[in-house]
Amino acid sequence: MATLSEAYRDLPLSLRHIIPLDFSSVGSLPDSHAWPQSDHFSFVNGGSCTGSGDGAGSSIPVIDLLDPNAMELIGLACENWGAFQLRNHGIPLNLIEEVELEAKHLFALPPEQKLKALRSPGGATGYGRARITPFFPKYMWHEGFTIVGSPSDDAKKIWPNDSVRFCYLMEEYQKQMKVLAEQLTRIIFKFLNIYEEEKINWIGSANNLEAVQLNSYPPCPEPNRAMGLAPHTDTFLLTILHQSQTTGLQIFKEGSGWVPVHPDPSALVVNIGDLFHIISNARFPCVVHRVTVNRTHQRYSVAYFHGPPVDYVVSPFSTTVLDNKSGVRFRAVTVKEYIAIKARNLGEALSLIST
Ligand SMILES: C=C1C[C@]23C[C@@]1(O)CC[C@H]2[C@@]12CCC[C@@](C)(C(=O)O1)[C@H]2[C@@H]3C(=O)O
Ligand SMILES: O=C(O)CCC(=O)C(=O)O
Ligand SMILES: [Fe+2]
Repeated sequence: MATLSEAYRDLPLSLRHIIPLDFSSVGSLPDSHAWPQSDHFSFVNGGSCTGSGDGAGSSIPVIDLLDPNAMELIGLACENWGAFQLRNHGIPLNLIEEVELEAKHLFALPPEQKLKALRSPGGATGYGRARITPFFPKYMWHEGFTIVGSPSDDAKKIWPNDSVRFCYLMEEYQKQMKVLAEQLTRIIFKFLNIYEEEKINWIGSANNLEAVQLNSYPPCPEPNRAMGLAPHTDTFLLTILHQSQTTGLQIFKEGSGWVPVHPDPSALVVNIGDLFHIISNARFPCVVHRVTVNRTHQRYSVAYFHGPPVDYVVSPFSTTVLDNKSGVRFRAVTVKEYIAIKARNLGEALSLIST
């Protein structure tokens, strides 16, 4: 069974696209990080998803997982927004807080210590810039730490004698998030009337694709000219995100523009990734989102990505095709193949597998 790390091995990045800025040593915004004032959005999806407005007055639905109508509410949120905030999700709030604290400790370290765990050019894990970096003309005001399975190898490079707690918490977080992601996947499949055994038997498999991304957005001297995380869609099936109390996440909605996702300490943000967009035959939108930064507060987030095993073949399910008058919208691809297409083409990936 191929792994996520193997999927990225043939797609090496250059070191300048991996090594983050030393944010502690800059007093003003370097030109390398100063974004053009307009057109932030046109860098993705070939500029085809345009829109206006600042999303004032609208916000993604907040859903209680214990609500008797949770399936219907989640399904409708996926259709209308591709995202929602989830309350009563079952993940202990103290675990979330502890994971956020570990992220804060990690990113507060001096650069030379974080760089010991720098992601390698063909690697999937460790410290570095976001993978999407090479697709944009400017660098993002962001640093990340990616975990796939046990973070032990990377954590030991940073804390040779003191990585046990970090590893325990990250592994526990992944375990609990996997259960929630699988529960949400079953709920959404049910909403889409997908019951065929061979289509759903991967749910719960030990080989499912999963990763945790710790994100940090330091305070920025010129926030209006900088970009925390550039507009992108997440690649896998579902992303479950914890955001700290500092605002910044925005979702693009046709007709409304950029809609802020307000931090809610009791909720997790769930968003549809490209693979669910494909499986739903585009009934669920692929959610373009970005992160803005601010002058005074450091933002942290913890994203958990979940999807089928990398060898799994993804295609629009028959029930979703019947619901859609335009027929089958995407050809079948393995998850590994889609990851490679996305890594080479970013926002064009979906149109490259369109029928
Ligand atoms: C599992 C993964 C999804 C991700 C690529 C990665 O291998 C680990 C980091 C993830 C992340 C986080 C920031 C935004 C994003 C687009 C990126 O550049 O790295 C996502 C990737 C993704 O969804 O493709
Ligand atoms: O920091 C955030 O709110 C968003 C992070 C994100 O989009 C990602 O990790 O893919
Ligand atoms: Fe994302």
